[in-house]
Amino acid sequence: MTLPTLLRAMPKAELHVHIEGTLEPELIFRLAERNGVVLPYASVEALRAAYAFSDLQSFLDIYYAGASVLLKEADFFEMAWAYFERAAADGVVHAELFFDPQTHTARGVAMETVITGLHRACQRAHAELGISASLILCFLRHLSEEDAFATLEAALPYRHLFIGVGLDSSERGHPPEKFARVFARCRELGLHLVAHAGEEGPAEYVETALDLLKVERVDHGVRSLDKPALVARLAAERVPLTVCPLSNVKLCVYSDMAAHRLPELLAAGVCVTVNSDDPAYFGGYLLDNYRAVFDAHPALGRDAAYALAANSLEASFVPAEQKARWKRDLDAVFAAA
Ligand SMILES: Nc1ncnc2[nH]cnc12
Ligand SMILES: [Zn+2]
Repeated sequence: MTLPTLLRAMPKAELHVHIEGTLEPELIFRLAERNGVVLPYASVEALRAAYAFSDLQSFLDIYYAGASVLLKEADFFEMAWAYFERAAADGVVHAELFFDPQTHTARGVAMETVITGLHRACQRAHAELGISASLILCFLRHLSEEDAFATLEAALPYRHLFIGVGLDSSERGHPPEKFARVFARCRELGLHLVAHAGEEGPAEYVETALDLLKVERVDHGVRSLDKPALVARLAAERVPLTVCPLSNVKLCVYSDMAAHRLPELLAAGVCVTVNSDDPAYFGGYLLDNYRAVFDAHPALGRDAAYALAANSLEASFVPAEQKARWKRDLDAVFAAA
């Protein structure tokens, strides 16, 4: 089996994908028309042409504008279902989807509409595609602690429909400690905890996400490389990093894929995983991310492919027995390859 074929065939989990970041321009235009939303772009082509980002904020401005077409439960369902069909084609067996409720509730969309639409797509993905899927509610860090608490309160009637909380949006100037009390409450509620840290922000944000928010995984975390002692800690404590290679290049964290430092993290023994972040905006879904990394780093071979897939299964929030089953499937694929 060639390496590109192996990358597709190996069972993998996707642990860092913002479902609003899977909205393709064609679907944005279709939903805009259906819902009577006026977009500041004349066509699909004009919108796509605007996808040239200089940093995280320049992307977020367009990402939130795109999400404004989502109004009805069916819109959330369609968006997530389209993602699952692509994920299945990429060999994804498990996905943990981030969603940003504040982006929607601020426009008058009910929490119930958002969560039930996404949940129905998760159920159908399991039934028809064999993908297990769960939801992680993200707080927008550019908004206040008070807003995050109100969002948590509004989501509690649907507590059984999401497994954890995360922290995303503009990183610089919004350190993890701003949300320490919200995360402490979520911890009491038994929710899994993750946070974006060390994407654009400093390595110290990774440390405070671990020490103050008590997150179980760090989203991105690539700036940890600025602090060798932190990389050693991540490896020793087996804290997973959900790295998003195409995102990092599109948002100018690295100048190109050859400059991406994922191989160093892997070599240091960190539990690195590969993810797509916002695939409709960054030029590729999960398999595109794997292939881009392996194309740009020819020193990475089958061992690295195995490690990345195994890490993604290990880092997922599923019961140990399920992880063990997928690990056996992974071993079988490599034995036959
Ligand atoms: N890469 C990213 N970083 C922070 N917030 C996000 N929201 C969607 N994608 C994001
Ligand atoms: Zn992200």
